[in-house]
Amino acid sequence: MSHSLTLPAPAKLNLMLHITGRRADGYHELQTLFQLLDYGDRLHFELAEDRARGPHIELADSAGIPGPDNLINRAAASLQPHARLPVAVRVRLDKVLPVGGGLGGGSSDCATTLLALNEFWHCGLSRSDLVRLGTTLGADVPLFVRGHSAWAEGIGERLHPVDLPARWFVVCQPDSAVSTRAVFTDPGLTRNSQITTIRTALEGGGRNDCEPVVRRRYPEINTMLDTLSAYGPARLTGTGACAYTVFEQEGAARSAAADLAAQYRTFVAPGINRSPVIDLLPTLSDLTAPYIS
Ligand SMILES: C[C@](O)(CO)[C@H](O)COP(=O)(O)OP(=O)(O)OC[C@H]1O[C@@H](n2ccc(N)nc2=O)[C@H](O)[C@@H]1O
Ligand SMILES: Nc1ncnc2c1ncn2[C@@H]1O[C@H](COP(=O)(O)OP(=O)(O)OP(=O)(O)O)[C@@H](O)[C@H]1O
Repeated sequence: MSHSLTLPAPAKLNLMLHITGRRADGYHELQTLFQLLDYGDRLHFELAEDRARGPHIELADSAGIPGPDNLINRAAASLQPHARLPVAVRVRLDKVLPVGGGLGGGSSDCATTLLALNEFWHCGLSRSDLVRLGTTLGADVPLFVRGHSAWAEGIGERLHPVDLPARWFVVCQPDSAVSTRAVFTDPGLTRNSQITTIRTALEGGGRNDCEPVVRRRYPEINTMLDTLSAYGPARLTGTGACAYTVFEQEGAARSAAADLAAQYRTFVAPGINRSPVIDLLPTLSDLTAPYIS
């Protein structure tokens, strides 16, 4: 039996994002439609018995994100008190998603780690327990722990799963990086959008309220959005920096991506409703069988 395996950490797009208020702690209330993509990071997990040191992880490749800040280490630290099987886990991150791209990469890495370690360490936490832990680590972690495309309210933690039509997305990444905090603290940000409905959002209504601020602060992203618009309706995801356009057919998406790749780092991915990591969870506890005495 192999004691290692690879799990996906998929990306998300925000198909619309309205900001409807601001909480006392400074976080913003929003309404957003999350689309999962069949594209993302990969986390390699390797198990080793190390009863002396107790349950812990060793993050071999942190993609330039310092150890203690890395959401993979933070996920492990939050699960350690619940661990019942003292297995050491070596983790290697194959970072595909741009950091700070608005694709939720850090949150997705965090969620995949929570889901995997809950099995490896026999923590026995329910999905709702993991969502609660995840909420304290990042705004998009609950989405990836639930693992389904969703309508979200609150700061992104009140989730309602939705089934979105099968479509293809072309995503472009500019050279600029966007600071999520800077966008949310910009005085010009719309913070009082009218409450909309899930139905309107599913019918394609809505916009990304962060877009005017990002267009003004980052001229390169303004130009990128205009360039993408030549292929279809273009939109920023999250607070950026990435933007995307959508196609019904794979061929049309690939042909647009071939053009855009001359100017921007570009990828094509189908939308998915269910995260691939969820279907792999039942197989994880098999991996720990050799360590149970
Ligand atoms: C805007 C979204 O991309 C929508 O998917 C996400 O909610 C942002 O998620 P994220 O990058 O994981 O953000 P976090 O690391 O949780 O927050 C970064 C900073 O953005 C601001 N922030 C974030 C989310 C939110 N709903 N309101 C906020 O005001 C806060 O200043 C926070 O300190
Ligand atoms: N494993 C990780 N991968 C990416 N970022 C991480 C990770 N661990 C910690 N971070 C930190 O999280 C922050 C956000 O990274 P991430 O790539 O998730 O942003 P994002 O794609 O803009 O996400 P969102 O759409 O949720 O705003 C960065 O400041 C980064 O330093």
